[in-house]
Amino acid sequence: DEMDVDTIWMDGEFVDWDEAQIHVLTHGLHYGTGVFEGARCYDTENGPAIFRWEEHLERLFQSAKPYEMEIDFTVEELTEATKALIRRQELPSCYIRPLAYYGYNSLGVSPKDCPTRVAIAVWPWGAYLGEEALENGIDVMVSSWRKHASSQIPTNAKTTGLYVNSMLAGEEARRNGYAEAIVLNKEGNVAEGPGENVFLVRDGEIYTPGLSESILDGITRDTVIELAEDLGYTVHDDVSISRGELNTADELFFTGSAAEVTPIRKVDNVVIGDGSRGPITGEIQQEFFDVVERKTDAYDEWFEYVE
Ligand SMILES: Cc1[nH+]cc(COP(=O)(O)O)c(CN[C@@H](CCC(=O)O)C(=O)O)c1O
Repeated sequence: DEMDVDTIWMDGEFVDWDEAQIHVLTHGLHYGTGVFEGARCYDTENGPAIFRWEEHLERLFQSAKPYEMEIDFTVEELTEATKALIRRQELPSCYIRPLAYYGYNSLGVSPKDCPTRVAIAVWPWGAYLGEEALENGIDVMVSSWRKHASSQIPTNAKTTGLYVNSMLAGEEARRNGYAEAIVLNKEGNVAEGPGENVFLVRDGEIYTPGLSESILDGITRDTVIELAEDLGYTVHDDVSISRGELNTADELFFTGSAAEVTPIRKVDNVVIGDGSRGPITGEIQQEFFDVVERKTDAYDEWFEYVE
């Protein structure tokens, strides 16, 4: 296949890419009843290593809980399967997509007698929003679609069905010539991107919406908070950010396993700062990449070496 990957792990078996099929009456396909993760394996100075794998797997199991979904594999089994999958593909770096979902038995909203199935796929994935986005930043628009409230669907459970909201917001942005959306919550404050958390810099201090703002508790968000504090910055990680604060920000950036640290240079064509990657954004981005490429020995506990 075009992604130069030939194997997927499904329910304990390594399956050829083209045989990795499921029944069309799979519960998760009809009702969005799946939970998933997105993690990166980096080609570090000491060989391929998965970044914060423990936290990603922990979140997968946490995400399954609201749906009473029983994942029948242990953390160790899923870790061994993932490492074996990466070794088989001989990929120095890759994106890792674990997925657990209600499978095929009967339909109806209740998944009562549907099996829980688990799959893990890996593939090469470069800069999520484009290579030059990391350096030059991107233009975003504030979506007309609001984020679902955490009282309506547990926004901290990385649920497949939630991503129709992400798709609606992201496609609206791209249809209008922007690279990505920023999504407000039902209170009209900043929540996050369709697939990213949002950070704001003002007067040398860093802000990011708190977990009660209907956002995903991002692992890269957590990483960036720790790196920024270790760099000596004050980080306010439990605030509400109003829509207007996006325009008066000195700097804005997205974080995510796929997005990594992506500067935002315009919001609805309002220039942020001087319209390029902000200086503090650049410093944090550089530190992030130094850490994930293991150009520093610090934070070694964040790495699960594949070999
Ligand atoms: C809604 C949302 N918010 C925040 C984040 C950042 O979370 P974290 O990766 O733990 O720092 C992600 C990850 N989005 C994943 C899926 C992207 C996709 O296109 O699919 C990702 O970055 O892998 C989200 O989907």
